[in-house]
Amino acid sequence: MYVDNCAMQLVRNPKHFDVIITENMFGDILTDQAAMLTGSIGMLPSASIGGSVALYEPVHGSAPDIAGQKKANPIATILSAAMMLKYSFHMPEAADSVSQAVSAVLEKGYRTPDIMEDGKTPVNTEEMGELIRKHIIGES
Ligand SMILES: NC(=O)C1=CN([C@@H]2O[C@H](COP(=O)(O)OP(=O)(O)OC[C@H]3O[C@@H](n4cnc5c(N)ncnc54)[C@H](O)[C@@H]3O)[C@@H](O)[C@H]2O)C=CC1
Ligand SMILES: CC(C)CC(=O)C(=O)O
Repeated sequence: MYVDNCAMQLVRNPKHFDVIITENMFGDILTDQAAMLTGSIGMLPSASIGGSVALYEPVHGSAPDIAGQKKANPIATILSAAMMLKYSFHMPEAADSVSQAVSAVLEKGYRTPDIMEDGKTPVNTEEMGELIRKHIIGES
C-alpha cells in the first residue's frame, strides 16, 4: 500500500490495521497520525527491539510548546518503562503492576490536559506521576 492511501485508510478504517511495516520517515509520520486516533500522543509508549540492544521511549518528542507548564502527560514514558521491564528485564509481573496502575488511575477519572473530558479530574504532570507511583506501591 502506498503511504498516501495508508494515511487516508488509517483515518477511514483504523481497525483495518494491526501491524504496519514501513521505512523510517513514513513510519514516523504515520505513528503521529495514529497516535491521535487513540486520543493523545502522550499515551503511547514505544520499543525499538533488535539484536542485543533495545530502546524504549514515548512516541512523542520533547514537547517544547508546553515546556515548564506541567501539562505533559507522563503516561507514555511510564508505559515505555513497563515495556522495558517486560521485554528487556523479563519482569512481567513488575511490568503488569505498572500498566495496571496506569489503568487504575485513569479509571478513577484523573486526566492530564491532553486527555481531559467533562466530568473528569484534572491533574498536572507531577500529580499524574505521583498517583501512578502510589498505586504501584499500594498506597492508594
Ligand atoms: N522519539 C523521539 O526522539 C522524538 C523526538 N522528537 C524531537 O522533539 C522535539 C519536538 O518535536 P515536535 O515536532 O514538537 O514533536 P513533539 O512530539 O514533541 O510534540 C508534538 C505535539 O504533541 C504534544 N505532546 C507531545 N508529548 C506530549 C505529552 N507527553 N503530553 C501532552 N502533549 C504532548 C506537544 O505539546 C506538541 O503539541 C524535536 O527536537 C524533535 O526532533 C520528536 C518526536 C519524537
Ligand atoms: C528527529 C525526528 C524525526 C524524531 C521523531 O520524530 C521520532 O523519533 O519519532
